[in-house]
Formats: sequence, structure tokens, C-alpha cells
Amino acid sequence: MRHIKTIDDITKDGKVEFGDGYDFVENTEEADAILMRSTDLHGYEPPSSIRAIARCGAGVNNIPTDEYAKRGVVVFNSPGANSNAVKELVIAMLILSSRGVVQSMKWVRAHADDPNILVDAEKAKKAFVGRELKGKRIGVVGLGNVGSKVANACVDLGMQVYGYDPFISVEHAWALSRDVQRVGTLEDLCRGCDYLTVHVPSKADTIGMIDADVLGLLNPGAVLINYARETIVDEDAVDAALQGGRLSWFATDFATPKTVAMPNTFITTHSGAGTGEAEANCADMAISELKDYLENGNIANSVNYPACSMGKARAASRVACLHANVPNMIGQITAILAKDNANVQRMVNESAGENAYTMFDTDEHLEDSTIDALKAIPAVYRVRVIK
Ligand SMILES: NC(=O)c1ccc[n+]([C@@H]2O[C@H](COP(=O)([O-])OP(=O)(O)OC[C@H]3O[C@@H](n4cnc5c(N)ncnc54)[C@H](O)[C@@H]3O)[C@@H](O)[C@H]2O)c1
Ligand SMILES: O=C(O)[C@H](O)COP(=O)(O)O
Repeated sequence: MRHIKTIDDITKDGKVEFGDGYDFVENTEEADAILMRSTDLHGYEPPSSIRAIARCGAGVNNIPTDEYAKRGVVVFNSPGANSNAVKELVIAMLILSSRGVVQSMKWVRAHADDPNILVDAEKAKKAFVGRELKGKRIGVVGLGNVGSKVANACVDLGMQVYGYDPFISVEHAWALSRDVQRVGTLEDLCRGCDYLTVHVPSKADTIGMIDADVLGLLNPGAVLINYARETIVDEDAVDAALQGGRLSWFATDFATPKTVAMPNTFITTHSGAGTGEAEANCADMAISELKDYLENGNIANSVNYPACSMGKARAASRVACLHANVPNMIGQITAILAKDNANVQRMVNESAGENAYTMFDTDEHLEDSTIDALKAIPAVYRVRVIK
């Protein structure tokens, strides 16, 4: 039996199914893996029983992924699984910030007792006259799973769409409408925009990237949308831009103390991924990643280890070594196997950044002393006997 600890509400209805051979435990010390969402794990040391953590969602800035890699803990996320949900809410924010929908509805509620409300509403409506999205210029920062979908949807709405992403993947470049115009700098993207929407992860080069300089390049009365992370916008600069009229609205998914004090904001409760469909997609992807890792040692969609697959574990034994990406690891591992006279059927070695992964199938089970020798290699973080 393998044991899973869940953190956060993975789905609204509580449905999380791993199937036969798995159960859920309260005590993390008894768990093999963690399934989670947005809880901040910085400062938390997972017990040695934990081999993997799967984040149901895209952003992993709440997890110390580098530190966990060095403890031999593989961290997964679920890329793209909630991107349609975010796209739809971003489109909603484009419309809400352009058409006085919320203000008009507030007026109706405030005049609910007026017996002439139908006639009076006709007079009141001039206060809520908005503008159309068609023909307006929007800048999309980050053209990954969410940004590429937002950009394509904006093309469909008849907007002039510009995108900026110096690290765009081939897959997302292919998915992008030919009507999305790519620009080379953030400044060129922002110059003359009526709308700016941000879809990048929170990391060293994106924290505070939407600052006073960037905001100053937008058209007066522009709208800023942040459904990525609160850290990406300089809140003081956004406040000043709202007060000074450079921005007419700021729509954000992050209710920070500074943001809630600002004028002209639409603020949601980190609800970009808040649909039943997105929750189910994220959970399904994260669960299958965890199961394949726990049962077969295969890695897909990890953010701190390379992708690696040898299919189902069918040989007598399968062993995985998680180690630093340094020279002579394969040499050291095979030397130890040769000493035990182990016959290797298949071996794979993959690396990503500072970390690497070596997995092999053998005809017979290895001696305990062989496993101990593998564990004793200085750059090895963890050895897993999967089968
Ligand atoms: N509000 C929500 O509920 C919600 C839901 C999903 C994702 N998010 C946030 O949105 C972010 C993006 O999500 P995604 O699924 O599109 O992720 P993704 O990884 O598919 O796309 C991120 C894109 O940002 C680009 N990028 C990275 N650094 C950049 C930089 N300095 N300048 C410009 N582009 C840069 C990458 O090349 C990539 O294409 C996530 O990291 C997460 O923080 C929020
Ligand atoms: O990065 C993400 O996928 C989103 O921010 C979703 O976060 P959540 O799982 O807490 O809704």
C-alpha cells in the first residue's frame, strides 16, 4: 500500500482518487508523497518518507524546489491543466473593466425600491457607457499555457494583440494565432497599449517587472490585469497609476492589503483556477504523475528533475538514483553494479540544470550492500528501489 498526504482542498467536492493500492494518511511522516495546491512550503522540511510532491496547478513559487531536489524529492506541477479557466476569467475582467457592468448592476440594486426603475434606468445608463474591446491594443506578457490562450481569445475578439515572451516554447509558438504580433522587449510591448495582461511565473526576473516605467508607456486610462502572481506588479506604482489616471482599472486575483486599499480595482480570491473542470484536470494530471513516479520511477512534468521514462517496471528489479549533475556518475554507478555482477537490462540517464536522474532495470534483485554502496556515492541524494 502506498500512502498519500493531501494538503489544501484539491477539489471542491473532495473527490481525489488514486485507485487500488493507495490510501490517504493524516500524518505526513507516514506518507510516500504529497498532493497539494497553494500552501507555502518555504521553511518546511518534508520527512524522509516523502519521495515526491505534486502541485495541482501551474505556479510552484510556494515550494522550495531546488532545496527539495537536493533532498531527493521530485516536485511535479500540472502544466496547462487550469489554463482555460484562467483565460475565461481574464476575458471577464477585460469586459468588466470596459463596460461598467458592476457599476450598472450596483445602481439597479440600490434603486430596487423605485417604482419607476425601468424608466429611471434609461436615464441612469449614460453613466455606465463603456468602450468596446474590438480594435483596442492589448499586450500579453508571457505566452505559455495561459498567455497563449488569452492572446488567441483576444484575436477572436477583434483586438490588436501583441505578445512578449523571450522563452516561448516551440509548442506554444505553434499554438499562437498568426495575428498575435511578437515583440522583443517589455517596453515595446507596453508602448501604446490600452490593456496589459500578465501571465508569467513569479521568479527573480519577473518580480516587480510591471513597474512605474512600464506603466508609464501604456495609453492613459489603460487597464492592467494580473492573474499570475501578486509579486509581479510593483503595487506602489500601480496605486500611483490608478490615482493619476494612467490606469483606469486594475483587475487582480490577489487580495493583498495594499491592493484592497486602491481605487478602481476588481479583486478576486485567487480564483483563476476556480472551476470544477480545472480542479479535476489538475488533480488527474498530478495523480497520474505521482503514480507513475511511485510505481515505475518515471518522471513527467517535474520542475526540479529531468523528464525520464522507461515505461512500466517489468524486469525483476528497477532502481533509481537521484543525484547531482556532475561528471562520472554513470561510471561510479556501473562500477558498483559490476562488483555485484548485476546484469543491467536497460539504463537511462537524464539531467536538468543541477540535478540528474539515473534509472536501470536488472535481471535480479540487487544485494543490500550494493544499494548501500550506491547511496554512499557523494553526489547521490537518494536511491529508490522501485521494484
Ligand atoms: N490565478 C490563477 O489561479 C493562476 C492559474 C494558473 C497559473 N497562474 C499563474 O500564471 C503563471 C503562468 O501560468 P501558465 O500556466 O501560463 O505557465 P506556463 O509555464 O505555461 O507559461 C509561463 C510563460 O512565461 C514565460 N516567461 C518566463 N519568464 C518570462 C519573462 N521574464 N518575460 C516574459 N515571459 C516569461 C515562459 O517562457 C512561459 O511561456 C503561473 O506561473 C502561475 O503563477 C495563476
Ligand atoms: O498556479 C496556479 O495554478 C494557480 O495559481 C492556481 O492556484 P490554486 O491551485 O491555489 O487555485
